[in-house]
Amino acid sequence: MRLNNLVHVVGCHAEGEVGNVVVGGIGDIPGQTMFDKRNYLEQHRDDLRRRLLHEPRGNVIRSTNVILPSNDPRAQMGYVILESTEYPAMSGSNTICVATVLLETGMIPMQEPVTNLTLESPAGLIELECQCSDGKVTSVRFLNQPAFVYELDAVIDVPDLGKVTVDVAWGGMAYVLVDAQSVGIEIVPARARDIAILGQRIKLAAAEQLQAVHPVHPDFPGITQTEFTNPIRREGGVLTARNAVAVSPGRLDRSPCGTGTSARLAVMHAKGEIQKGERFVHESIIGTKFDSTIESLTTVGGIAAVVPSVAGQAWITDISQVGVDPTDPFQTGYTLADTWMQL
Ligand SMILES: O=C(O)[C@H]1NCC[C@@H]1O
Repeated sequence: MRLNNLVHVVGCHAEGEVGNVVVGGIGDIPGQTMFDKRNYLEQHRDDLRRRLLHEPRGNVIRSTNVILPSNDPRAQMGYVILESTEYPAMSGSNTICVATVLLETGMIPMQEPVTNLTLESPAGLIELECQCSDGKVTSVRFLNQPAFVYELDAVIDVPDLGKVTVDVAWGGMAYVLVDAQSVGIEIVPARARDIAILGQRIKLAAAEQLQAVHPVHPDFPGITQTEFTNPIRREGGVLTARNAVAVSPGRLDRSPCGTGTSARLAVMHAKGEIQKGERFVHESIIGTKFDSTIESLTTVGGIAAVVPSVAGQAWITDISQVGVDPTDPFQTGYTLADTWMQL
């Protein structure tokens, strides 16, 4: 056996969404902040992302996080998020996986019943409250960077669909939010493929027709996610709703989506549908849940924003070492349009 570029990976999922965690084998990545390191990986080491996420070592239904030491004395650790087609500034399900792996593998000591962490994501510092019992992390609540609205009730033209009314919001990634019923979508597992395809089409139209430039970090990516929303209902008095997020290049988030939940909280607050401190339970297409709230109100570059917290649970699935045989023709993998959608 000959394996180069060996990295050590802890497999993990948060509420069904795979967010593997690279815990060793990378060495240092240049950059002062995690956003600098993200940029370095994107510009100079994208081979790593492709090797881990593309076939035959990966697949489209996963993200991978690289754990790196942070230069910020307030953070115990940092991480860069690698997704199928991008390096997002932030990700909820991935953050929950990272915290769970750091604590359950002992990279950071676990304190029961609660371990408080500060991690540096590419979007900035993220504070986390992890409930822990018998060596297991039973819940991770993260305080996201502020979420805010770019557009409310904007109308876009989607080829072969016509005019669609959408909202656009930032929750750590930029979202176009669409009422699922308004485009004939029922958020049920049997429709997952249709939802993913329509999600891609709406996302491409929105990214072309609407501006979504972060007011403080114009280098953060623009619209890359479509969130289909179901109406908000009250369950046991708690605001609750189902959603489905189409992640690029065109597949559904299995979790309720942490950045999508944050974006939705910003939209709900702007529309007067939720107040600061109220709970909001967000459900995924497979029925898993994130518990969220608006912790405080703020502004980002002069725009009204909410500071969301989102909680969920992750489970480790496997531990592996991934490398590449020097004679392997697929050193950095490949993609095929049967699962890696190309519209
Ligand atoms: O929870 C989230 O924010 C995400 N899940 C996969 C895609 C998004 O990054």
